Amino acid sequence: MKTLRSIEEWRREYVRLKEQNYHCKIGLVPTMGYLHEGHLSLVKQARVECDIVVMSIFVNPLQFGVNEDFDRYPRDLKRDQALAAKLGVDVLFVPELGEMYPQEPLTAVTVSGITEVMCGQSRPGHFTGVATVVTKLFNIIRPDYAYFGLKDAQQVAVIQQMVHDLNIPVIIRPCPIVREEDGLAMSSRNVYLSAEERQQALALNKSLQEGKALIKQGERDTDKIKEHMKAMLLSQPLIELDYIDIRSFPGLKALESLDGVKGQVIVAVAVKIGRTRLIDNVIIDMGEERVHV
Ligand SMILES: Nc1ncnc2c1ncn2[C@@H]1O[C@H](COP(=O)(O)OP(=O)(O)OP(=O)(O)O)[C@@H](O)[C@H]1O
Ligand SMILES: CC(C)(CO)[C@@H](O)C(=O)[O-]
Ligand code: BAL
Repeated sequence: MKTLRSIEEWRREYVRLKEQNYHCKIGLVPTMGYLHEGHLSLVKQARVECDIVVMSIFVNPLQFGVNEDFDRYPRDLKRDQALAAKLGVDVLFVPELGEMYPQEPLTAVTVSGITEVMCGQSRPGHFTGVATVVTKLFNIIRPDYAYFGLKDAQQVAVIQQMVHDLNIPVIIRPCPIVREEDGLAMSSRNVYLSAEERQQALALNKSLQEGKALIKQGERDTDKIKEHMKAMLLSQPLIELDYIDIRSFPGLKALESLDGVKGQVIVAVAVKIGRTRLIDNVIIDMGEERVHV
């Protein structure tokens, strides 16, 4: 596995790869590092359908609010290199801040509407930061495929919309959420949790399972479903609720009732536990009564 630090090094590698095999398929797995099984599942999916797998590691300041955890976000390049190499990543692209942003950018990519709800409401500017850096990564790496986890389902919706609206020539592959054995969605931020916080964090998935069960039993009033979920979450004293939301997916339209809804619906939660913000969701296919977790 090669670790490349500069855009120029990747450009040379790209030319070399295309000279060897013009038709080689390049897959990109964008991450902020501190890898876990969730990230690795994206690499496994990329390995299946791409000749070359590039993983980027870049903690993007543009997507963090002023009071968020940019400075303390976990970083461990040596550990990430070992994990990525073991899994068969071909190129680890790890640009420094100055490589991605030699000066303050005057250009940003903003997707409207679907970025103004859920995490977009709690983290103003977050999705513009994400869309801008992902556009830069697409322009730098020029992947045929890019892999994103559905733990960040709103991010998937935003990127798919952006790729569609701007005719970006890349195929987006959304990948299922990977969970710990006890149901907690894997996240780099789980390392922030104390043992007690970690235990109470199980309420996220439990509340989503409760919401899903109510829908399967025929409950169609989204306020009632949210009330049940809220009670479960707030039974944990360390949990502070950010939001519980039930919307169409990927359009993220508000739904008061699920009556007559045929497409996919997302049930999403965001909480703070101590200083740590965690998100999780479940996507339910109402048409076929298929449930993706
Ligand atoms: N548990 C998971 N299952 C599947 N994909 C995941 C999981 N966790 C993260 N990913 C995906 O990995 C990619 C990189 O995410 P990122 O590096 O931000 O990791 P993270 O664990 O989500 O970190 P954070 O704690 O910041 O949310 C994203 O597409 C994200 O959705
Ligand atoms: C897609 C991403 C790498 C952009 O910084 C980030 O938002 C993430 O890790 O999900
Ligand atoms: N995985 C989403 C990146 C963020 O929380 O900033």
